[in-house]
Amino acid sequence: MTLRVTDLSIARGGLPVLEGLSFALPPGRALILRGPNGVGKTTLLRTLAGLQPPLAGRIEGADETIAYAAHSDGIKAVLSVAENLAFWARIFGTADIAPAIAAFHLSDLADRPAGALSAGQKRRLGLARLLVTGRPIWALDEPTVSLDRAAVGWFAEAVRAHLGQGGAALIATHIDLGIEAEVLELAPFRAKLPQIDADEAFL
Ligand SMILES: Nc1ncnc2c1ncn2[C@@H]1O[C@H](COP(=O)(O)OP(=O)(O)OP(=O)(O)O)[C@@H](O)[C@H]1O
Repeated sequence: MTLRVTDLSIARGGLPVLEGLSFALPPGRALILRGPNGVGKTTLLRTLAGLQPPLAGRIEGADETIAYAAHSDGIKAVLSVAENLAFWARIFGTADIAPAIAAFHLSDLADRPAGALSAGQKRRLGLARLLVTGRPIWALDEPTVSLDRAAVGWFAEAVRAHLGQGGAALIATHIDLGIEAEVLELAPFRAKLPQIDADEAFL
């Protein structure tokens, strides 16, 4: 299913952030979100993931299709790596956690409590979670933060495999992942702040 966004306007903290944004993300494709700090990449991903409503516009193809990986990975600290993945597999109704463990080289860490992982290891677990969701559209916010070079490669490989199986990915990142993808520059869609009349400003 194609994710289709039409004339979308979104806000954060009560202030408009982006407006007039339209794009389509068909199966098998990746879209890289670019733009300066604060432009609204996270806000857009949160909106598509259903965590906040848009101000205006239409989002189609996002109902129960999106797996969102944010800065905080929602990892349960007292559960082991394998137990975390099994937990999410149950939530999403999928069965096999082995491909997720293999893709992010987590087998040596499988029995370790997630709370005792390093930042990069936690991030690998958070990304492995994507595989057990079984959801077709991955919405990823700075997915490579804390990853070493090898892990960035494993991540890029997992995205390529996902696209090859008809999945899609929307990725906010400042680095070049070496994935064939279109780039959506968000700066031109920055919301214009309401103009204050010069006379009013001094009243
Ligand atoms: N929790 C919050 N409450 C209020 N405003 C926020 C909050 N988080 C972000 N903002 C504001 O919303 C706007 C968009 O932020 P957002 O996090 O979406 O940007 P971003 O493009 O993801 O930035 P970055 O590249 O730094 O991650 C910014 O002006 C930011 O200051």
